[in-house]
Amino acid sequence: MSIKVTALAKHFDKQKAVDGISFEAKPGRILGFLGPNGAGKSTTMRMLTGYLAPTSGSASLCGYDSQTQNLEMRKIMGYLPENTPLYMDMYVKEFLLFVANTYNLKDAALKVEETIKRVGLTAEQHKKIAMLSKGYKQRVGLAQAIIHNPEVLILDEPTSGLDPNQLSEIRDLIKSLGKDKTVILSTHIMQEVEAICDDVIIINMGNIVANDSIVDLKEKYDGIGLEEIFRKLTTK
Ligand SMILES: Nc1ncnc2c1ncn2[C@@H]1O[C@H](COP(=O)(O)OP(=O)(O)OP(=O)(O)O)[C@@H](O)[C@H]1O
Repeated sequence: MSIKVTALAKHFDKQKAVDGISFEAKPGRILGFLGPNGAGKSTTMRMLTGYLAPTSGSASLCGYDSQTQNLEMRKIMGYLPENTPLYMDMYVKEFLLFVANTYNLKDAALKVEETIKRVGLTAEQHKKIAMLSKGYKQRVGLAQAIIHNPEVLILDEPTSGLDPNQLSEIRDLIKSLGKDKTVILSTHIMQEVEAICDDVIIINMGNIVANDSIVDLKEKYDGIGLEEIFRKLTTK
């Protein structure tokens, strides 16, 4: 398994943001991570990537523990956080070269060029990041997540703020990345899950309430739409 999560929990004082969840994800499949606002999605992703220490439990990516083997793990993982931290004063190309160099990539300049093309930033590559529209900033975030060709991609709301054209391009990109990588992405857009995900996990108040392939989940609920299933499982 390239993502393995075991009894993972995060408590903020008395609040159980993530309440002991376990799940796995396989290469070549895209896993949609869904849940209402405040359900614990970003907190889970931050623990998966080692940016937040769990209260208990563990997470590993390709066998590397997110806490004890974090440096090794970061080499095989790409992460797009919810609010992508970008260096606004840097130029797109300069920033991506900086990221490529932090991974010690061979042919860094070439990797930057290829990645710029792949995420559709060619026309914007000479601009300062601060000057980019929200959608293009999001593309820079995706570019920094994939530049080192990671085996596992963790994307926190990768398409938020994109217009319909950009949405479709970025979904196609994620779909193609998912062919040989393990991808987990959080989103609030059900059509997105139906369009690009193979599997789905629904989390509610820190607990997993569904973990299935989309096909099987729909079958279990007599073919009703994902949105309705989501509402059934996350409202009382
Ligand atoms: N650093 C923190 N300190 C205290 N509480 C926190 C902290 N980070 C998250 N929480 C709380 O944990 C819960 C889960 O938050 P999280 O951001 O993981 O939800 P989410 O599912 O990603 O929500 P959204 O869909 O709105 O992005 C929320 O109630 C949030 O207020």
